[in-house]
Amino acid sequence: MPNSNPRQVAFAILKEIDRRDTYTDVALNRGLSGAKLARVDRGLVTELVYGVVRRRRSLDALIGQFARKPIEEQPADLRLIFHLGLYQLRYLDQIPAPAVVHTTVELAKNNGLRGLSGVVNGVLRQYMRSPGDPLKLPDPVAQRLAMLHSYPDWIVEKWLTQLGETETQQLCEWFNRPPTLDLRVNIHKVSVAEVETAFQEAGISVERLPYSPQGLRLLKKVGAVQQLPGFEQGWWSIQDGSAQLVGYLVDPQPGEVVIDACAAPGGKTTHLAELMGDRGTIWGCDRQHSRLKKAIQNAQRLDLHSIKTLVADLREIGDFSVKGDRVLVDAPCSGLGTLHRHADARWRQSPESIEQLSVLQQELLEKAASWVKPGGILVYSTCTLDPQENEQVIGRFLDQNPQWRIVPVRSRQRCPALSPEPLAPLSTPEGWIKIWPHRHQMDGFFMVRLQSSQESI
Ligand SMILES: C[S@@+](CC[C@H](N)C(=O)[O-])C[C@H]1O[C@@H](n2cnc3c(N)ncnc32)[C@H](O)[C@@H]1O
Repeated sequence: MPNSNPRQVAFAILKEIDRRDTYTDVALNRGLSGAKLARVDRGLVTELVYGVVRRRRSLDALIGQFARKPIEEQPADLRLIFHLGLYQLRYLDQIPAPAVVHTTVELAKNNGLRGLSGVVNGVLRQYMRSPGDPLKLPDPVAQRLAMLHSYPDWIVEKWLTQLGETETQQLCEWFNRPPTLDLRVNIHKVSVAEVETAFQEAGISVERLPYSPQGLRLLKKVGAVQQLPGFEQGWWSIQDGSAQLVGYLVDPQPGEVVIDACAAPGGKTTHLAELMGDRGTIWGCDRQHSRLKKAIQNAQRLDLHSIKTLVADLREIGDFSVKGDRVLVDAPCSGLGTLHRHADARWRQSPESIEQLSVLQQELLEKAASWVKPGGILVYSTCTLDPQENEQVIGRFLDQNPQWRIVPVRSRQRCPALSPEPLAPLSTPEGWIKIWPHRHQMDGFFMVRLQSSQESI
């Protein structure tokens, strides 16, 4: 029989994530589809699962402080039950504390831990009775911020080097907030004002994005995006404001040949086609066939016909059949700029995985550079904030390929049908764009435009 107790459903989902190392969003979708829950309870399950995964480090530290046995010696299920109880007490204010204690003790009893239900009761009550913030923090700044906001030390250390303490604290807080949802209006079909009006008529509040002339941000949570006005008609795509900026940096012109070397699922490929008025050719390449199929479906929904696709590992393609006026490498990366969207990403990456990714990124950039027409444009972008995947990849590429240079964003870049020019205020003195979420209220992104020193276009 489908489960109708939200805490039991959340517990089962967390168990699957814990035991099978399932991705959080996959386990959540599966768990919710097998349950029979009211809308409000589905919301609670989502909050509990994402929250517990995200705040694991802080929650473990609290268990370490209040339980008699160290965390490694606790039964795995007991640890999850502590997590659920402590998360509600610490981070949710809509559930009265006695109700949290009662439901968490019941959860222990109903899941084979009746003998330990007194321990659960004791730990939660100790937490409630402690004055001030019970979480004891270490002195060194990186460990302190990492434990308080629940990140691995190495990520916080990287941010501290780039930002200093105050901004690192702001960034840590930002990535623990629920993600925003942005739309990119398909200006090939409809105007931003028309979409804005359709949403307002449906009682859904939106606001314009400051840096993206095609962008609208939804101001409240909505249900299934497919039900929103204009989805079926291809009026818009879901794309964060910062990802939209990549299209403007490529700045494709009608009639050109553009190669999107890491294209799936086509968020930027379709944007390029929109900016070109669907005139010209866009090659969308990716090694993942299933993800590339989504790009084709998206292009069909958006009524874009200038996109061709190629399934291949970039590194194994000899020479591309055509050269591009512009080539985009939206590289696979650690995603450290989108940690708010992926609750488990902070635990899945490591200094070693970043090192491996930077080698791949370098290879992809080198290969894609050979597909650019003389004097053409090459854009490199990632949704990570790690210099090893960004600035250092570009630095090495320029060292090894002295004929290439960075082309800073001009204050008047050509963007047909669009004004004002969105990118100039975001450009750094080095010539690239690095979006810091806590400064710009968008996903973290890095993007840079390069040109070889031949006749420019
Ligand atoms: C950041 S995602 C691209 C997102 C896409 N540009 C968008 O906006 O929707 C990176 C993509 O690179 C692809 N990729 C990774 N390694 C590759 C390789 N060696 N050759 C081709 N594609 C690769 C992945 O399959 C993934 O779809």
